[in-house]
Amino acid sequence: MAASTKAASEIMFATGNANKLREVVAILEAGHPLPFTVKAANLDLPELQGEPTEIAKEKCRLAAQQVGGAVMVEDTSLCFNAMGGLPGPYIKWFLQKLGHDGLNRMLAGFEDKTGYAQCIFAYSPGPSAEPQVFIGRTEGRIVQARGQTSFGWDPIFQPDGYEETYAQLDKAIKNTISHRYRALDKLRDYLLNTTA
Ligand SMILES: O=c1[nH]c(=O)c2ncn([C@@H]3O[C@H](COP(=O)(O)OP(=O)(O)OP(=O)(O)O)[C@@H](O)[C@H]3O)c2[nH]1
Ligand SMILES: [Mg+2]
Repeated sequence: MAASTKAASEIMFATGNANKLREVVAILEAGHPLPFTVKAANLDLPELQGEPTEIAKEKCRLAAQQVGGAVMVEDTSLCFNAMGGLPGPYIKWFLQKLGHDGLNRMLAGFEDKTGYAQCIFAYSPGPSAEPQVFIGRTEGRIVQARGQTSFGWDPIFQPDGYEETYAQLDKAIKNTISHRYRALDKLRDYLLNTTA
């Protein structure tokens, strides 16, 4: 078979979030390789308002233009079922303004404390291509904060099937059940199939 012309040898992962980068590197190192070298690009990209897939795609288009080559980005949502999926992609600002306790209080008037963490990776081979999106979701519930506070809302998200919050779980466990792991797994399959 002729060598693929689609394959880039390197993908830039564009994010301004060091914790995301650490998890992506750990997931890839734990036997989950991509057929590319992944390099970090510390870009703080503007984010559209709207549907999570559109936010991720637009972020990816902007990143591809800035990087001028193959790029991946991800956008993460924390969604409360009682609130129709909000705060969703706006969780960063809700967390910043309200903190863990405030996020719990948002659900005080609702019986239903369930929710899900969602990660959408968007990948583009270059500035002129339409980004592809890969969605990973982990179901769980919103609880009072427990565990280390080094990463965002990890202390208030307890995944289904576990007694611990994301923040209490060993990183190696989080990285096999997380929204991020599940989305990255789909991106990996796509890249393996399109560049083989
Ligand atoms: O406890 C957490 N566990 C996680 O697994 C996780 N993944 C993302 N986040 C936070 O959720 C918001 C998403 O916003 P977000 O996707 O726009 O990220 P960001 O702006 O920080 O980085 P980026 O957009 O440059 O990649 C930001 O506050 C992130 O810190 C997480 N918090
Ligand atoms: Mg962001």
